[in-house]
Formats: sequence, structure tokens, C-alpha cells
Amino acid sequence: MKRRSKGRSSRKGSFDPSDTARVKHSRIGVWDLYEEKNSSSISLPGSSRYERYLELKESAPYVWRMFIDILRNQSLWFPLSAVLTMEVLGSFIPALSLWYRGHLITLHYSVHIFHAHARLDVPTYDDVAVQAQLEAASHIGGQSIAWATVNMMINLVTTFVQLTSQILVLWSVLKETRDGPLLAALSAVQVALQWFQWQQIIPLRGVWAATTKNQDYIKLQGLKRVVTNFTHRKEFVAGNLAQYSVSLFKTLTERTPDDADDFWETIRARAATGRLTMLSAVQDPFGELPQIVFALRAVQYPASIPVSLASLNLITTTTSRFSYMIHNFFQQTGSVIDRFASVRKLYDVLNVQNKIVDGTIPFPEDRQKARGGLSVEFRNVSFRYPDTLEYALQDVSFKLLPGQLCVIVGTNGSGKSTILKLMLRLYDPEDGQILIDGKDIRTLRLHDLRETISVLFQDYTHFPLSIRDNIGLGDPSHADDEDRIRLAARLGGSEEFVDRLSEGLDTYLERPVNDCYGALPEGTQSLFGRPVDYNSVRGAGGMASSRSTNLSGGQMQRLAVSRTFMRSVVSDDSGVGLLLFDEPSASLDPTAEHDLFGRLRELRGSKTMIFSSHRFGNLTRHADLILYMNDSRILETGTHDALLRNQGDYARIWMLQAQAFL
Ligand SMILES: Nc1ncnc2c1ncn2[C@@H]1O[C@H](COP(=O)(O)OP(=O)(O)OP(=O)(O)O)[C@@H](O)[C@H]1O
Repeated sequence: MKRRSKGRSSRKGSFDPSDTARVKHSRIGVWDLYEEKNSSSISLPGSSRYERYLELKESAPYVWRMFIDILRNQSLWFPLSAVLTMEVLGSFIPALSLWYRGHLITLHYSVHIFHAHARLDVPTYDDVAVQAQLEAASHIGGQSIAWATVNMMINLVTTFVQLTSQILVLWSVLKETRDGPLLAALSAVQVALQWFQWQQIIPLRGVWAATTKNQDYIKLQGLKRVVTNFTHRKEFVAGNLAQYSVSLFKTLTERTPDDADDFWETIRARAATGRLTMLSAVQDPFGELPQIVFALRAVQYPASIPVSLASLNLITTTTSRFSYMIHNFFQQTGSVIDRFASVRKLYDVLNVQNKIVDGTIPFPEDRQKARGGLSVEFRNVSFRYPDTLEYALQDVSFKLLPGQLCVIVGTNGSGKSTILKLMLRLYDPEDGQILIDGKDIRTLRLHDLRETISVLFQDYTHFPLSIRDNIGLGDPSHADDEDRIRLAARLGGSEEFVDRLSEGLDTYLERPVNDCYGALPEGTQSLFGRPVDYNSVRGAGGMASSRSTNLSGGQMQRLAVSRTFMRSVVSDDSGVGLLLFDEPSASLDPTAEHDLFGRLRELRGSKTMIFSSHRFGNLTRHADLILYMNDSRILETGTHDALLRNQGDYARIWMLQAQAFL
């Protein structure tokens, strides 16, 4: 806890982990920890205290100003005096007072902080140093600075009062007791030992930063996020990634060292081993020594010990230990029951039945033939998403021959994406039948079915893994094949900008493991080659580096296209015969869109291809079949020319879009 309240160093300048003269490097687990040598924990005895004193002297006028500010605000007089009264009276109703005092003062200063944020223009607000300043002015460990300071001062006063009264009582008791000073000294040793140990347990004070370069550990964390984060589920399932990711996870787990863990866990583990030092071995006996001495003396000189004090001590100690044991016993009984139930859940979770029931028939019979294109047929398909009343598709029927190009157009929410999702059996229809290559897809083995389809979803996600893995996972069976990954990147239009990134294919789009740091000087804009993100760390123990690489929407889309190409285009041995693209050009500029469509038509060979799109023209003109949808139904079908002749909604919207370019 203590490290949280330390706050950031107010010193200017920056922190450079590679400066070995000023920075100490150590390794804990998979982490590289860099600590500034002259930080308070490591500096020469006394010097840090002096530095802290100077800091205190510098800040004191501001604290004074804050108190004057608070006192000038008459609306705070009542709550403040109420708080003080309540504190002095011993906080009879702590919960209420906590809310009252904290809430009002925090409210008052939240306007101040809000104003500080609101008055800044774009470049200033974007400046990392300014963000650091704002962050430092906002919170200490989740509390507003003003309230934390007032709270601390009140605590100081009450602690001081308590301490003084306790010292007086102790003094009067010990004065009367034989060996009083000895007992006091023994108790003090116990406290000193605890203090010393506490200092050891919290190693991070002053300026520090930690990072990990263990690629297996980072990838492992990314993989965990892929599998646990619902946003990746569609791509995970459609991409047949389950089997591959489990075996990769096992391999990575075996390869990472046993002590590989989250940074704070590593620190905690180190602290726990620290507790088992020689010092801790003597600490417990020291704790009992005062009682032993007291008891011996009581036996030796019974007359000299006030009987009431001795028996009172005995009674209170015994009672509290007894009730503690009873409490412990019941608590443990409760936790045994909970623990047993958790173990049952641990196994039950592997028995959860999938709602999409697997088929039994292997598919395709002939991979070579499948590669040449698969037929698709929807027969009176109706579908509602789970727990919804509205139909996403109603009585949808159409037929595509092998190798045909189909474009689905229509209004927002008309059901275009849903058609693609049903082909992959992400959901099953309520009514009707879907046939691929003449076979009901419910009868086919799920893994096989998804092997023959390559999809790019409209709301595609990128996995928190390297670009290499993001592309490679398009075809798990060749995820380590550098040549295929490069080719997919080139064909998908991402190779050029990926090569310009400093880490190229190894760049993480979103780092699953953050660097941690604390008390950085405000001039520190980047660390370990990544920008410091002061924004995302409010109230956190340390801080975290910027999580994601800044790529444009179009560049992200090119990466997603590259991933689908990994299997559909690059692999000459795959059985993919159906390509699904849901709005693949939404974020692309017109040239890029034109290039992509051209390349797709050229690269698909004779594979069947289905697009969902809002754009008419570029693609629809080449389509063998256009499905025009509205409100969950297919309203018009045909080729571009046929639909124009039809003079229906398709023709009307085509004219609207065409006029925009006249
Ligand atoms: N996961 C979901 N759960 C519940 N309802 C959904 C879900 N996904 C889509 N819907 C609903 O199903 C209907 C059809 O959605 P769908 O995404 O297929 O439309 P679309 O034609 O692709 O739309 P757009 O052009 O905006 O991409 C919409 O009413 C939508 O709100």
C-alpha cells in the first residue's frame, strides 16, 4: 500500500534505464527492474531524509494555500468542523463521516481539476509531460489530493493524541512494575524488527521502471487474452484456432521459467521469501519475550505485581486468543466447503455443452475440387439471435454456383453479416437449411467446414500478439512460416508499412504485458522504446506503458486482409473454397479499395466469393449474383444490369450513389 501513496517525483528531467551510473539493474523472475540509485531507499544514510525535508519545505506553502482555500469556502466550514468534531469524539459513526467529509471536499476540488483539464488545447493536452502533470494533480491512490491531504492531517492529529495518551498510560503502569524498562525495551525490539522487515518487503521506492523481454511470457499473456476476451471469439471460432492455441499455450508454458508472473505478483513473491530470513526466525520468540518475563517475575515476586493487572492481562489474552481460534475454525470450515465447490466447478467447466452441435461427416471429400469453388444454398432460412424477439433473417433463399461472385447489399441491420455468420455455423438457423457443396452444413464436421471457409468480419479484431502472429494465425498450420506470412502481408497490402515499423513483423499491436514504473520524473516521455502513458494509470500502484501501436484504420484493415490471405490465397494446399468478406473496404481509401477488389478478383482463382458491402459499383458490376436486402429479407436478386432494368430499390440507390460522383 505504501508504494501507492508515494506519488510521483516532482523532479524535472527524465529517467534513463540505460544510465548505469545512476540506475541499478536487477532481474526478478522474467522482469528487468531498473531503480535509480540515489532514490530514497538506496541513498546514503540520512541524505534521503534531508532531500525529503527539502521537498516538504518546498511543498508546505501550497498545503497552507490549500487549507486557506478550503477555509475561505464557507460552504465547507460546516462539514469540516463536523468532521473534526466527529474525529475528536472518536468517529462514532465512521462510515457516514467518511462519506460526508470525503465527498464534499472531493466535490469542491473536482471542479478545480475539471477546470485544469477543460482549459487545455489539443497539442497541450496531447503533451505527455502535461498529462503527467495532470495525473499527478488528480489523485493519490484513488483519492483526490485535497481530501487525501486533509485526511492525512486529521489522522496525524488523532494518532498523535492516541500516542500521547498511550505513552502516559504505559509510563504510569511501567513505573509501578518491576523490570518495567526491560519490558518496554523488549517490546520496542519487536516493533523495530517488524519495521525493518516491512522496509524489506516494499523494495520499490523512488524512481524505478520494470520491463520484460521474455517473448514467450509476453506471447503467453497475449494468448490468454485472445482466449478470454469475448471480442475475439468469432474470429477464434471461425479460424479454427482452439486446437492450435491449446498446444501453443502448453509449449509456451513449458518454455517460460517457473517464476514468470505478473510484475506485482513477482514482487509479492520476493517479499514473501524475504519474510523467511534469519530475522523473521527470531521475530516470533521476541514477540513472546515480554509476556515470559512478565510471567516469570509474577512467579518470582508475586507480591510485587498488582494482582488485578496480571489477571486482567491473562483474561484478556486468553479470551481474545480463544475467540480468534473459534472464529478461525468457523471461517476455515466455510472455506473448505467453498474450496471443494470450486474444485467441482474446475472440472465441470470442461463439460459445458456447446450449443452448436458438431456434425459427423468429414468435409470436403476432395480438397482439390473444393479449392476450385464450393456451391452455397440457403433454403427458407429464418434466424433470431439468442434472447432476441426480432428476426435477423426471414425466409432467406438463394443459390450460388461454384466459383460465382456474390455481393450482398442493403440497409444497415438488414441481415447481411448474419448470412455470413450462419454459413460458418457461428449460429444455427431457427428454420430452413443451409447447404454447402450440396450438403446440409449441420451434418458436416465443424472443424472441416470452417477449414473450407475463409472470412474477414466487419468488426474484425486484432489479437494482442505480434503482427507476425496476427497474420500467421490466419492459417494455424503454417503460423511459423515466415515466407508465407511475408507473402500474405504483401498481397494484403500491409508489408510496406509493417517494414517501416521499428520492430517490423515483431511489433505488438497491443502489448499484453505492460511495463511498470513509478515516481518517474515528469520529463520522461518514453521508456524501453515505448511512450509512457500517464493517462491509463490513474490510481494504479505503478504505471503502465502505452498499450497499443498507432496504426490507421486502413492499415489495420490491410492487416486483417493479410490474415485472411494467409489461408485463402497463400496456401496452395488448403481446402478453402469459399471466401467471405464483410465490408472489407470500409476503412480503405478509394485507391486502396480499387486495388483490393482488383487483387481479390485476381487472386481468388475459381473460389466462390461472397461480399457484404454498402458500396455499389466497384464490385456489384462484376457480381454473378446481387442480393438486395431490407429488414431481414432479400427483396431483389439478379445481376447489376438486371437489377437496373428492374427499376427497384437497388436501381434507386445505385443512382443516388452515382449522382454523387457526377
Ligand atoms: N450478436 C447479436 N445479437 C443480437 N442481435 C444482433 C447481433 N448481431 C446483429 N444483430 C441484429 O441482427 C440484425 C441484422 O444484423 P446484421 O449485422 O446482419 O446487419 P447488416 O446488414 O450486416 O448491418 P450493417 O450494414 O450495419 O453491417 C440487426 O437488427 C442487428 O441489430
